[in-house]
Amino acid sequence: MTQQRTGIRVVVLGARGRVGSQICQAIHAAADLHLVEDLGDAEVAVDFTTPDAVMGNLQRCIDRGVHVVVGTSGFDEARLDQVRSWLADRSGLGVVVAPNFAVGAVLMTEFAERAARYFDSAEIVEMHHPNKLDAPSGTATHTAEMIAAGRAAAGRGAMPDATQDKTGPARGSEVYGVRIHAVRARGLLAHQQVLFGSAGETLTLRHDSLDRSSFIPGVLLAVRAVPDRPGLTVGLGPLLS
Ligand SMILES: NC(=O)C1=CN([C@@H]2O[C@H](COP(=O)(O)OP(=O)(O)OC[C@H]3O[C@@H](n4cnc5c(N)ncnc54)[C@H](OP(=O)(O)O)[C@@H]3O)[C@@H](O)[C@H]2O)C=CC1
Ligand SMILES: O=C(O)C1=N[C@H](C(=O)O)C[C@H](O)C1
Repeated sequence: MTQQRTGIRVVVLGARGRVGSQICQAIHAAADLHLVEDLGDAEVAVDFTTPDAVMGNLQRCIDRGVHVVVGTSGFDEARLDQVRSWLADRSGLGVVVAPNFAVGAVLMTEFAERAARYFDSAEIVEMHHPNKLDAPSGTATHTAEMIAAGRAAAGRGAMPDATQDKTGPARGSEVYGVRIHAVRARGLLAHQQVLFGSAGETLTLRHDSLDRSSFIPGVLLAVRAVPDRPGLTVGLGPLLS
């Protein structure tokens, strides 16, 4: 008689990718998770594909009643609203979309929100491997949103900047009122610096993912949590606390 493995049945979309392949190994090694190859057999899907592919994958998963953990970048408010609307008549179904599953990156973003309240200036430099398809990174975009929230909570207005032509590429792109500069270079993996400044002082927050293993514990945490979290959860923060 063949023995059936028990545990949460998980399919990985993007299983041959840089991150997806490591997630498959981790799921295979976890006693309480069971890696399956077909979406039809899955309770939870993990998506690490591409910004172009992810929305179609999400819709397919939700249609089939499969919970989803999404690491793929390229999410903005319009995309998140679309996911909320797909979930509206699917009570009990959960989706976690996290711009970064590394615990240090989550903390960096939370610290940035706090620091933003106290400094006149804030700029983000994100640095990634040159195979990355999107810029700026999902992490940088989310950090900019958190910085904007911190500044708004403290009643801070526009940042000081005398540059006459702010539309030129040299000042980076403006996201939620915060400048993001994207670096792509061989040898890098995923790194971010957030620079804060006020009269006479600066504060720099820096996070480095030196290996893709940094993302795996966060992904597994979300896989285990998502069946009990109906609706859309954005970011890993709510799961850590
Ligand atoms: N949230 C987080 O913590 C992290 C997020 N990311 C994000 O995850 C995503 C993947 O990154 P990475 O692993 O480096 O990228 P890769 O390019 O290495 O992997 C993407 C994989 O997706 C596959 N794919 C493409 N389209 C589809 C589709 N329609 N259905 C199923 N699979 C598909 C590709 O297959 P094929 O090669 O055959 O085309 C490829 O194997 C990116 O958006 C990245 O920014 C990355 C690291 C951490
Ligand atoms: O493409 C990557 O590699 C990464 N993508 C995510 C992002 O866009 O922020 C997370 C991490 O930076 C690695």
